[in-house]
Amino acid sequence: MTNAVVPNILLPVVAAALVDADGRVLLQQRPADKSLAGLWEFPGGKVESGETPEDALIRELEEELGIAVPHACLAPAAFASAPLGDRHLLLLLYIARKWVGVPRALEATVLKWVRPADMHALPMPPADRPLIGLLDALL
Ligand SMILES: Nc1nc2c([nH]c(=O)n2[C@@H]2O[C@H](COP(=O)(O)OP(=O)(O)OP(=O)(O)O)[C@@H](O)[C@H]2O)c(=O)[nH]1
Repeated sequence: MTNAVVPNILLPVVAAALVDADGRVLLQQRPADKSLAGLWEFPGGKVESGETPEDALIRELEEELGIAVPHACLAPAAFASAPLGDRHLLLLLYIARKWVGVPRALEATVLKWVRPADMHALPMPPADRPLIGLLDALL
């Protein structure tokens, strides 16, 4: 057996289903200048080197929405695994029901509160499709 260096093809991404009192989930629309432009996604982003998934998600939610989510309010919920370009996306989805502040679209085009059952009709990244039913069952 050789010790060849295996390229890291896994792309770890964290995302949040922020759930309001009516059981709706916050989605954001990806801007025109990004990959998968115009698609509706869960707020979140890539886990940077040296970060835990939870630290990365707390940072992304602050950058993208201007809200503070306490670590204890992030509940692991589901994951998705799908090819993404020359890498392989591993998307970790957390549920949060409590946060501080009012979410604003600081990076996305627009925000929208959506029931899981209504997400089937929205254009979302292919990796997110299996998460819709899982979310519907969990909420
Ligand atoms: N935040 C988020 N990212 C998702 C979702 N589904 C999905 O495939 N992704 C992918 O996961 C990656 C997240 O990266 P990012 O949000 O930090 O970075 P980015 O938009 O600048 O990505 P880019 O470099 O592809 O343009 C993107 O490639 C994005 O397309 C989702 O529901 N939420």
